[in-house]
Amino acid sequence: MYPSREVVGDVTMAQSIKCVDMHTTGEPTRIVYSGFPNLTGTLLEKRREASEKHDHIRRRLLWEPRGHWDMYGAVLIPETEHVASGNADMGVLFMHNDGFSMMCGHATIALGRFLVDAEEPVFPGRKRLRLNRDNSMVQLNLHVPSGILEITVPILPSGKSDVSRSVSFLSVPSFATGMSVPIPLPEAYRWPELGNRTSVTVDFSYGGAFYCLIDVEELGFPDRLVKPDLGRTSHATKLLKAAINANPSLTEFAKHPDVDQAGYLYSVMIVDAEQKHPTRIADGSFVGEETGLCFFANQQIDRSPTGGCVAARIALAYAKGDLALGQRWLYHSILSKSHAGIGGFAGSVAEVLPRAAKTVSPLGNSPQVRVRVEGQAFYTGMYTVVVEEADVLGKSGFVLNPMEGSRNGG
Ligand SMILES: O=C(O)[C@H]1NCC[C@@H]1O
Repeated sequence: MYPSREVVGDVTMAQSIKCVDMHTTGEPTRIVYSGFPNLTGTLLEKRREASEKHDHIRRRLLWEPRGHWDMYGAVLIPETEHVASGNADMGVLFMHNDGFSMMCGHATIALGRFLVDAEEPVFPGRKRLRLNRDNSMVQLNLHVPSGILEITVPILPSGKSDVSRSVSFLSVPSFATGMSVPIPLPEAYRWPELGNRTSVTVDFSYGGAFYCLIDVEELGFPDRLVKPDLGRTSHATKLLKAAINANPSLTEFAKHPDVDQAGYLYSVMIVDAEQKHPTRIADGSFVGEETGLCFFANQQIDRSPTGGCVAARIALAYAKGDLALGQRWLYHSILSKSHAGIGGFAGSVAEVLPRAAKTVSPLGNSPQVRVRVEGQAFYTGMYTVVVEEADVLGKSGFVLNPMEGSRNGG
């Protein structure tokens, strides 16, 4: 099955990295289950070590010629402090075009299926999987950099994951940090679609990572997200993110009360609350429906409705009083919207946490919620990474795209 030594040339197969590829509403997850260098310390320390010492491997795995600018990956970390204490069954580090992230919902949905299907050497914690025989669902806890996610995976009588039903996860405590916040835009940060305006109004919310949410018309696109111009919306959101990051009075909107490493703006999500679409994701009804276009990391575009941002948007809607405990909203990406609703994520408040004694955000000790996010993921391939010593481009990885020009991974 795997290429022979003769075929791949001077390659040490023993050092090769093994992956399974999946997608969640078109958003890829390259799941690395063996061959990544050993990492030490807590999961957050491992994340730092991966970023400081092994970033070239991230670029090799995700950038061209093996991936592309919008590729996403997850490295399984079977040993973490929460796995050791029994609070989690597996750990993971998430990778995107620009580094290692704190949270990823679409990858969590894919990992739920992958882990239930994986054999014990890949998933040593599988003997602790919790089965609910009444609804044929299995539960496991995943330790991600921003906390612990509780994943529920439907299974078949064979014990394998049931592709016909949605996977769901319970988010880390999620909360809004800013509502209707004016963002001043100095001249260097303005984009053409702003017209004469010198500021925009946005919301901020946390769902394992910090999101800035802006209405599509507020961004300057009156045609909404019907046929979005990806180049122009990317240009606008890049400048908006840069304006926020350059303004010291705005850093408080992306500050976590407990997790320092989460304290940065991960993404700008363009929200179109007007689009209504039929759904094929689930049988239940939805009280609200939105479409979004998510630019995250270095202007990477999420094909999926962005699970972490569903948690952030539900927390925001709950804080605004727009939805009640248990009510489900449906979230589309531009991909699910243009494919008759296939692949939309459902979100609902599963639990309202006791109010923290301390201030959690500029909004005060606003409500923190755990959000249930539902979606479906599919297998697309199995992949063994090999590298030939003589292959300079294949070793480093590179990107070639209209936004970045050509860049070598070094
Ligand atoms: O679903 C999510 O949460 C992720 N998808 C890519 C960007 C986010 O990390």
